[in-house]
Amino acid sequence: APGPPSIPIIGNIFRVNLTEGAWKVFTRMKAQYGDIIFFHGLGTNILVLNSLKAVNDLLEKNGTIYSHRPVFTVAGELMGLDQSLALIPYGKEWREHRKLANIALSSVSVQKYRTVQEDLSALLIRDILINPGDFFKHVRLSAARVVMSVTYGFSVDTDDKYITHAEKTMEIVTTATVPGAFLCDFLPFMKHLPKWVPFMKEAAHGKFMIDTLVDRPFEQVKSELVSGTAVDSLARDLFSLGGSNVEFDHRIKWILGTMYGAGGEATYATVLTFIMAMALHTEKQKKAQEEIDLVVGTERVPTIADLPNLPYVKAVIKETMRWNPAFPLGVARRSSEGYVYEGHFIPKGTIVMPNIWAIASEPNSKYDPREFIPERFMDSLVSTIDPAAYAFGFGRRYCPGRFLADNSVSIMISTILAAFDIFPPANQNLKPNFSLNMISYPKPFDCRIVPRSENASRLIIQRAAHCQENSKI
Ligand code: HEM
Repeated sequence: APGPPSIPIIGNIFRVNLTEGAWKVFTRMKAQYGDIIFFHGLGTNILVLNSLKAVNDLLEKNGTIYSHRPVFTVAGELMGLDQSLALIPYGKEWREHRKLANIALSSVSVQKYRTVQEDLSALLIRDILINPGDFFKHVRLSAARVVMSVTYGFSVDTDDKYITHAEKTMEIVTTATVPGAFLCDFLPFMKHLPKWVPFMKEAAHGKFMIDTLVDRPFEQVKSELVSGTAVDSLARDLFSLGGSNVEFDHRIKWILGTMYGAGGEATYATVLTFIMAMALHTEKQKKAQEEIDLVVGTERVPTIADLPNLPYVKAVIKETMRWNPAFPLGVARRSSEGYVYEGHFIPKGTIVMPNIWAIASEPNSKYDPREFIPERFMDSLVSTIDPAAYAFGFGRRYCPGRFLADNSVSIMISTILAAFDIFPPANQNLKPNFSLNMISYPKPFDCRIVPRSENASRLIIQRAAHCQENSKI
């Protein structure tokens, strides 16, 4: 099978130098090994899929075999995350969760959250105006607020205490879900060791944090629903779908908790990537701003309804998701039975990783895949794969939050474009530098974010004041 040469027991997994992001290494290996690359070691088989065709052939067309997730001993079994829609084993319970999530997050259902998304974008630009140096924090908080408001219907004041807790929890979760992050994932018998072993303590702490993340807002929204004070939210929609029994409550509780965990980080990763791209490419930024000025004018900020009339801004958003996709290696799958693909045997239990980075970097005759060029999406002569085909995953487990996420990302980006000029820092070179986690976002960087004009500052303040009059915020 195609893959780097191997040594006994350790196999060939550890031949891969992962300091620059495994997805880049795998993409380079494509020239030598092709669209599918096998790795193995310590009893684990890993298959990397380097093209959209391979991904579609396996994950889409063979969904029955490839819709399972890897077993995460620490994050899943020990911390309890295997109850979440994202990690739950493929089967009956997953199907029940997924059905409810699809209803609550359908393209039609999410339209009712447009106002909340627009209002929170207005608060985001107000916060950036007041304290531009903290843009990182503002974007994170804003993405978290969108998911919190939409999921539970909480107002900003209430949700900040949840958000701080959730951020700490997500840090634990993202480190624990890198396959093999803890030795325990390779050596499952270790989970029976006594609790004083350090990682068991870590796992117990993780479990406590996750339980709190899932339980607290759920209890609050339940009591609001009982007292009749709950506003529009996924929680309200989900409760209206079923009777109240312990099993259904548990399911809803975990679906809601998963939304928060799955939704916030990828959204802010995308918006921060956009800010970095704009600081590096002020000429593209100008072009997008000119389009907004022409279509929306300068007397109001854009709304989600404006987006269909902003083709260049849409191309900037697509290019952001292509240039540095939030999940460069997707979310891994596990095969449930052996399968032969293009003459190669893929054993049962193989961890399958769709290399989204490779798909996004597919070269074509005209545009350098590593350059930020939104125009590639408006070119009728050379076709570029739309990130809609890969950024949100594939087949039966593709991202159920994509419609909500699309609206969040689009409105945050177009509102920022309308309000600010983003420049690189005054006296240093800005170099793109991204985290190597499952969700990839720019490491903290400096840039200058200044209001485009006096008029823009006035508009930002006015628009934010307007949404504070709205009782929801
Ligand atoms: C820009 C933002 C987002 C991106 C790029 C993104 C991307 C992804 C990707 C790549 C997957 C893995 C799919 C697969 O296995 O093929 C996924 C799964 C998932 N996403 Fe998103 N997502 C985003 C926002 C959201 C939001 C806002 C929510 C919820 C409100 C959400 C909820 C989920 C859930 C629950 C799963 C697990 C689905 C399953 O395993 O059946 N995501 N997402």
